[in-house]
Amino acid sequence: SKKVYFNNPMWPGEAHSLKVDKVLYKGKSDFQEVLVFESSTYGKVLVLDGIVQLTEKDECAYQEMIVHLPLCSILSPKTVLVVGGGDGGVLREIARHTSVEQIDICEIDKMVIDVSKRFFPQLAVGFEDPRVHLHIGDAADFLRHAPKGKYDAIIVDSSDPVGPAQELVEKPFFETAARALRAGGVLCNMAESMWLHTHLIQDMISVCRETFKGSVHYAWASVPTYPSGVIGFLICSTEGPPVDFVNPVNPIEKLEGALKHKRELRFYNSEMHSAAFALPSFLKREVSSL
Ligand SMILES: NCCCN[C@H]1CC[C@H](NCCCN)CC1
Repeated sequence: SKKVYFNNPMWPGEAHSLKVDKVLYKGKSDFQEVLVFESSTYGKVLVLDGIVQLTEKDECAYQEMIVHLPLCSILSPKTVLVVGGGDGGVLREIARHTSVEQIDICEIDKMVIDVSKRFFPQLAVGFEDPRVHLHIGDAADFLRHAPKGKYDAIIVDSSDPVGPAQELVEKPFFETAARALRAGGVLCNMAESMWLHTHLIQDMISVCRETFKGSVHYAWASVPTYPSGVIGFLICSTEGPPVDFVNPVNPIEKLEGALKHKRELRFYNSEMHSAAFALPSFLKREVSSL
């Protein structure tokens, strides 16, 4: 019935619909239901447990921003960890950074990787980079065993905190991430919508301010196929010696210049980078310390 579409606890009372031309895949992994369909106006769409994860048309906004906001905030990142990211889009973006030498990725659901390789080759291309080391499993567990201070950057490309990604917004996870980052390292994680989740954003920022002694910044981007049409990012840095200059707001790495990648950037550039940190007044009022 119609009302079933308005019951998602993450955005009660609203629904977003895309015209389906053809269902391409339906499966159920140990963690979630996986659906791929051909939409009539946004290309192919990946859906997990009924929530749109990405569409071919607008995935560039999310994947480019969640990667280049952190990686352009520090000087020549070398070791990067991706939490989640099983569709490969984030790996594709990290590969643009020639300073990066090692990319670890920890994805809990192998079905997401297999489905992306089959239906989204322009995202799964990220897995072909020789610097990528794939781990299938629970990222919190992976991080607990990671050497202290191993990573320059950690990117948490997660689904919403209902289901397998629940623990990725809780304090113990942020603490293990902070321990695995080097001094002056940076974490970037998906931080929901300013229109829908200011309480969740407030909670995440409070936890991050206690856990990351460097800086904590909120940024956002337009993603038309996510509820409310925007998605946020939380960029946190550990305290580093002055030499490891971290500047999330005015990028110190100009990616466009370094761009020798065969596939052009479609969304990110340095103006969009800085603009992403400009916040509406209601958000600054509702979320203290922004
Ligand atoms: N590599 C793409 C992964 C996508 N991450 C998440 C997919 C679900 C999405 N819900 C949007 C909720 C908006 N409030 C957040 C990003």
